[in-house]
Amino acid sequence: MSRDDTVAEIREAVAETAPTIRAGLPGRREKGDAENPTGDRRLAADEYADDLLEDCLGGIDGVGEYASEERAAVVDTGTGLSVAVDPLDGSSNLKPNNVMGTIVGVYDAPLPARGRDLIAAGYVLYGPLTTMVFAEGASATEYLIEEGVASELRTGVTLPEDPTVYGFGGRVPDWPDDFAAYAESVESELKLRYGGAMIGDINQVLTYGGVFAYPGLRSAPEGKLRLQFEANPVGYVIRAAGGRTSDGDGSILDIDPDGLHDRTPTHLGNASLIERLESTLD
Ligand SMILES: O=P(O)(O)OC[C@H]1O[C@](O)(COP(=O)(O)O)[C@@H](O)[C@@H]1O
Ligand SMILES: [Mg+2]
Ligand SMILES: [Mg+2]
Repeated sequence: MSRDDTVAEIREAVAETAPTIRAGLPGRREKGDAENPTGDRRLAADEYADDLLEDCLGGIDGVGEYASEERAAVVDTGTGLSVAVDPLDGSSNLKPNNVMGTIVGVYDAPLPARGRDLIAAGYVLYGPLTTMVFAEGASATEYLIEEGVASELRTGVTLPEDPTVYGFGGRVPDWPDDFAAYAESVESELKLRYGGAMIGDINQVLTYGGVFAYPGLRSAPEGKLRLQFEANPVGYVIRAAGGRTSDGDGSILDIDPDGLHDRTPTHLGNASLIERLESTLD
């Protein structure tokens, strides 16, 4: 099977699985005792979505590796592309019934890999509607998912030129002074939209233009978000939509990973706002 055919199968499989993930959420809203590899207490829903995605993505012929935020090691699934997944992004939003997502990165390299090795990436947003944004190369498309079938809503998705929203994670007293100074400059121009699920927040940035960040913190210099499963794939989508990514110094997509569950300071959005971030940070 060609690489493009495998990517198309992955995209279709993610769309097909999304309603099953969504339908399985009631009754799986409580935290269990087990922790995932980065120390978050896992919900039954995290495990449920991970198992479903391992079955459907790992089962595709051209997929050779499956990895997820929820499991310590890479699963060998044959020969071919590597798929890295955040099965449920923002799962702490399940209890208060707020938006969540599923993130998928398709790397043409063994995991852990650089963002530059991604050949496709996308996410599902479980909002009032179930939508998916999927990027391949330099082009991003938004789909509506109904009954497991994706229909195109918008092709050539690009960040609006005149940005209006921002959302920054972490407690304000835990922000380093240079990031706090950046936040102050952004706050005076843009409206705050922060919902506690990266995918919900990033989809607002993609729709209205702006900047999303989970910065390095005083207490956690690498921040919270995971490079393989969150920052790289979502950064790839933002890049395809004409935006930029930064870990504070340079593009997130250029980071050489040390481990599968590495974290990175994450800043994503309109190029002008990311350029300003890099010139404000020490
Ligand atoms: O609760 P906080 O500190 O605002 O963190 C929110 C961030 O954590 C995350 O929920 C982490 O995702 P998971 O639910 O996959 O662990 C991001 O989606 C979001 O940006
Ligand atoms: Mg997440
Ligand atoms: Mg998750």
